[in-house]
Amino acid sequence: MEMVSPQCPTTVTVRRNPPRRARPTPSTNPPQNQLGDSNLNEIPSFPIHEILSIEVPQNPKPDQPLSSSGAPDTETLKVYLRIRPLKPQPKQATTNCHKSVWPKNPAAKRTNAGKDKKTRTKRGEVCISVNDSHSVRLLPPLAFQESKRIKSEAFEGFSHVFDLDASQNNVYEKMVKPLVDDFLEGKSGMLAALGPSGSGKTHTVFGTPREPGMVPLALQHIFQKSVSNSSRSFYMSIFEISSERGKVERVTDLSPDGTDLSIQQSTIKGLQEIPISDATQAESLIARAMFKRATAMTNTNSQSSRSQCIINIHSLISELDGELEVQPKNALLTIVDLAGAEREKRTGNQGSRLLESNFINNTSMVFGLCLRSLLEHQKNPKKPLQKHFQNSLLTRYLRDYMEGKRRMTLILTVKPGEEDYLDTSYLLRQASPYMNIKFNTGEEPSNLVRTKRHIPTLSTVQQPKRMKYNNSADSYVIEEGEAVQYENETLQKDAPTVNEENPVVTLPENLDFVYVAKSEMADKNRNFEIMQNFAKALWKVLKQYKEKLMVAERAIQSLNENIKNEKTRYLELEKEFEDFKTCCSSSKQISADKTLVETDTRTESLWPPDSTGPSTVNEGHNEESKCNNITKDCETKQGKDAYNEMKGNIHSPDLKSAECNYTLQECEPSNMTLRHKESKCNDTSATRQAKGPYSEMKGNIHSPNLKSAKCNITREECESNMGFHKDVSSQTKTNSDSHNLESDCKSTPRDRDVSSSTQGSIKPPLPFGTETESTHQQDHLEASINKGTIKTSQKSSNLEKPKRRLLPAKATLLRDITALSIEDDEDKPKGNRGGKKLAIDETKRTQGNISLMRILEKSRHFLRT
Ligand SMILES: Nc1ncnc2c1ncn2[C@@H]1O[C@H](COP(=O)(O)OP(=O)(O)OP(=O)(O)O)[C@@H](O)[C@H]1O
Repeated sequence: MEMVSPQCPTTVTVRRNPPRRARPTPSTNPPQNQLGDSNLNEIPSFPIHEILSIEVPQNPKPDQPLSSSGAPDTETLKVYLRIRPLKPQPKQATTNCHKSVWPKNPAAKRTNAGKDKKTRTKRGEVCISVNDSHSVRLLPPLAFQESKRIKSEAFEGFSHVFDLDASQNNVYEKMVKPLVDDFLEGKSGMLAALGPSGSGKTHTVFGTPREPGMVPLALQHIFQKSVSNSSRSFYMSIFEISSERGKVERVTDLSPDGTDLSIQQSTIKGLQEIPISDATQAESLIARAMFKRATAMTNTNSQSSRSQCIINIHSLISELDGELEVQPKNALLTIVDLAGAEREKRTGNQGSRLLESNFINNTSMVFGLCLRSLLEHQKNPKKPLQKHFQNSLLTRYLRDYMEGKRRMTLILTVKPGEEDYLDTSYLLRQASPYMNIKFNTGEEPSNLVRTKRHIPTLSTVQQPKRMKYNNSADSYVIEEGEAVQYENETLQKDAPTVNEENPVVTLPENLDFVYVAKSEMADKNRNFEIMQNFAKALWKVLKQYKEKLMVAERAIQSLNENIKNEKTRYLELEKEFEDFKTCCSSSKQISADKTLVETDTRTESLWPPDSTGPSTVNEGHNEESKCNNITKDCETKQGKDAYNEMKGNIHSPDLKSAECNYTLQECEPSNMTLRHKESKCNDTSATRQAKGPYSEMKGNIHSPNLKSAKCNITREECESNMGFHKDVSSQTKTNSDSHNLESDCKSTPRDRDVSSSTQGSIKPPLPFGTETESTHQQDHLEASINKGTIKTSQKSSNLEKPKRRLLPAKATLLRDITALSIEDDEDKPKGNRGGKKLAIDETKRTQGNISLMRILEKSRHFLRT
């Protein structure tokens, strides 16, 4: 009977079944504890990006030196500033180029200059002042300040600022000496003098016999330090680049036997390198060269240079020690005296001088453009390095310097006069940013400086091809017989030739093949490094894969072992279950046989008409308690439902456990009694006690991890309880009295519940004591009313069926009766006058209940009498 709940006025929809989520399939998500190693992570994908992200040094150009660490050494360009001393302005410009502008007495000149400086400074006629050794301030003339609103500017960051009073030696010590020292150590460098015409470039570079310039001082320094070094030899070459009528550039060798030269790419053909053995010889050569150099008198300089003059001092190792040891490096020191930029207004040049002036200005501009482009390229590599060097012979020759591949030093010379403000300002604004240019200072390029190696040539048979890698970027050596031979041949071929009769060294005309060999080698080295990095990364990945594979194999092994164990357990459980099933079915068979023999028709009539199924089973001694229990249940609708459900379970064909459950249910009451008697169970609730073993067994049957021992115990318990049940039944039959059991029930409420349950199950001794049936029933009812066991019996019947069911009216009535104490009720004074508060249940009594209880009480007295 189902109870229809009244419809709620406001409909509330409750979703009972939440949306299900798909479970991960076992194959893709194995349990972690099953794995031997929990560190098994997902195997990463092939790290191709990691491999590709390995930085491989760019293919170095053959002439791009690298440091020992593999990265190119860089150094910022050093820019020095020298302020020429003031001198009295010439009264008038002269075209006499032979007129000496030098004062006869230099001391007097300096004195005059100092006086002049002071006086002109007072008058504000100087355009530059020295702030400190690294910065200057440019002071515009008053006319400029007023008309053009030009303010003073500060220029700083110079390597050193040489004041008006700085001597040649001071300049040399601070500026050139470091260069020369590096040169002697094998580092090449260049010093270039820039400045407007008449600012003292030539004076600084060459000087005078009394005030030797940087070149003579450098030569003196070189030979002072190189006397003991017999293996080193020095060569000097000097040439100029001028213009022929302002149109065609011309290269002239300024050596004594020098002629016109031609230039291809960056190489000058036919340039003589004169071996120099001492400073005097070198100075003599320079003097002769200066005599040949084109000069002219202009308004700004009586001996104005009309060409770009280049001096090369070449250091070569003349003797080889013969082994693999690399000899002290050759070096090249280049000093350039540029022709000063001229402004037409000031020089007043005309005709051929004007053409020369254009050429000079153009060369100066290209030189400046090259350096500016290099600076911008270094600041922003996206900006291409413009090939301005192609626009003049000078910059073509100095291409390596213009592209930042070699070290360079600049000396800016300026004039401090007020009238020189524009020239000075232009030069400082143009050239001061050059100090941010960076140059490589590593190994020298191979076109000018060659490192000779004496490596014995081996045939390819003796020396198979192999590559040897060392850490230093420069030490990639292709140990290949042919290659080494080629390199030796190349170096020998490339070596400068010295004619014994005429000690003039002629440089090889074309060094391109050296570039080619170096380029190929660099390509091979880069490829080798790429492959090496790739192999390293690949090896690392394979290693990781191997480790993970081993972990996975271990996990698979452990899983296989677990599967084996589970299979064994399953087989054992199945076997035990079969035994158990056989045992139960045999006991049923015995009971059924007994039932057939001892069937009593009168007993059958006691059963409700619809409970024909289990009636045959209930006849047996072993089934008495169950049958009685079912009989009890059948008296109520609830009991009928439980019985039907049990019946359904018994006849369920697909569940093996159903039979076992049924058997367990059969065993349950006796089992409970046994436990009660042995006082083994500690549960506070009889329901729990009665339900526990059943649920445990039921769960164990369905669990794959069921322990056979438990099942055995349960079976033994069942069997023993069946025996005990027989005893109890017989005891009940003989005594036909439930007081023994009631006494058991008195021990604890829990026990009372259990015993009442048992009592209910023992009630069916009716078939064995039919003559006292009504008496037994009445006594039992009486006992139940007195002890309140009817309620507990009801509970006990509910224990077997935990579902909530609607209790019949009779059961409700009995419960109410049980809850009441009739005797107390009668003894109790009516009302609340006795000062004793009524129980809550008492207040709920209805008049009908009270009447009914009184009737029942009367009937009880009647029965007793
Ligand atoms: N520091 C100095 N001390 C004394 N005299 C100097 C100094 N600098 C330059 N002079 C003198 O100034 C004059 C011009 O010098 P110099 O010829 O060296 O200029 P320049 O820059 O080479 O000119 P140009 O570019 O036209 O050749 C020379 O007579 C030189 O003696």
